[in-house]
Amino acid sequence: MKEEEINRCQIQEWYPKFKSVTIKTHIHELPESFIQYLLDDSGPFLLPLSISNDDALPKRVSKPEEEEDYVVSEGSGDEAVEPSPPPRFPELEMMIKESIESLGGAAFPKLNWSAPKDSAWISSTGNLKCTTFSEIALLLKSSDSLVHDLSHAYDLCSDKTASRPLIFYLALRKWFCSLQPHMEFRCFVCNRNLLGICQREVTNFYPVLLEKDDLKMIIRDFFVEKVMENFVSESYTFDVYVTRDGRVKILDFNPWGGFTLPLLFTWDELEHKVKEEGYELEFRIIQNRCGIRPGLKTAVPYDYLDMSPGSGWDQFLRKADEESRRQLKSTEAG
Ligand SMILES: Nc1ncnc2c1ncn2[C@@H]1O[C@H](COP(=O)(O)OP(=O)(O)OP(=O)(O)O)[C@@H](O)[C@H]1O
Repeated sequence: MKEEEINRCQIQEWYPKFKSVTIKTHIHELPESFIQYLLDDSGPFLLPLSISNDDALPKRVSKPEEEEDYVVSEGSGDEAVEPSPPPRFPELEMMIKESIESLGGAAFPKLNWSAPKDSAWISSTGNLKCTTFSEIALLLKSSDSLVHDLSHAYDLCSDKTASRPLIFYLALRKWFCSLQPHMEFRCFVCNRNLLGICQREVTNFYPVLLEKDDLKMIIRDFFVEKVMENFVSESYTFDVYVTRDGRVKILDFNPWGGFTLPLLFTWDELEHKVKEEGYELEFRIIQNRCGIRPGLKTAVPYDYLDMSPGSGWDQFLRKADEESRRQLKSTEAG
């Protein structure tokens, strides 16, 4: 795999060419200080101080030692160490605020290649819908999958020259509230031929897909008309969404092989397929409940999910139950 193939799959690279057939997106260059903030896990988990909280900031006009009531504490010295203040990115925050407003009030964030899918559980909505800079910072900072973009994107390249791109971007995509997971598909292109299409969400069986015979042709025609001539790589994958009225939207491009998941195919079978004479485009979906695949890593802490006896949840629920009975009794008595 070559660096240029990886680079073409960055959203800031492909978006301008496919603007008319994808979700409206605003792309912002990220300051290096913000990247360093994302990478730094040496101290406590700090969210950036928002510009809307500026009034709450203690205003320090002079160095502490210049202030009249400044006292040097005596002791071990440890207690005098001030915790580092939360970082601030006022210009970036302003840009993001304006972008979100012009995208209709909510956005889906991603970096050059990846979205912070693994941190969705931490948001109040349980998904990647963001309406403020703080929500975006929380998702990006909590994500392990973004470490791939930040430090490992070129790890499998035969011509690797760097561990990361010089510049990172934040793509804010208009929040697509009616997106139905069963209408997302991954398409596999090898030597400019569309070899296979499969369901993108493989942790579910969608009986409705068994009746949609036209999807294969709809996506194939879209590939021929809009993608084949416009995406420069010979081999790659792309994800699409098919709307209720049969329009196709590109969600993402990914490199062929490497870190890209082949979902219902295997890379071996796809590579064999291209060598077969007269191979046919294959459309694969999960045919029944037995075909469901295990979920991908979600990075939800185990404690958050574990409700088994002894996990702490049972004690918590028992206490909550006792407390509500106690309250009920005291209301009845009163
Ligand atoms: N604008 C949007 N609004 C709502 N949901 C979205 C939006 N864009 C993408 N999604 C959902 O988020 C999922 C992940 O998006 P995307 O493919 O851009 O992330 P990614 O990190 O590049 O994923 P992968 O690397 O696995 O392809 C999509 O499959 C889709 O379900």
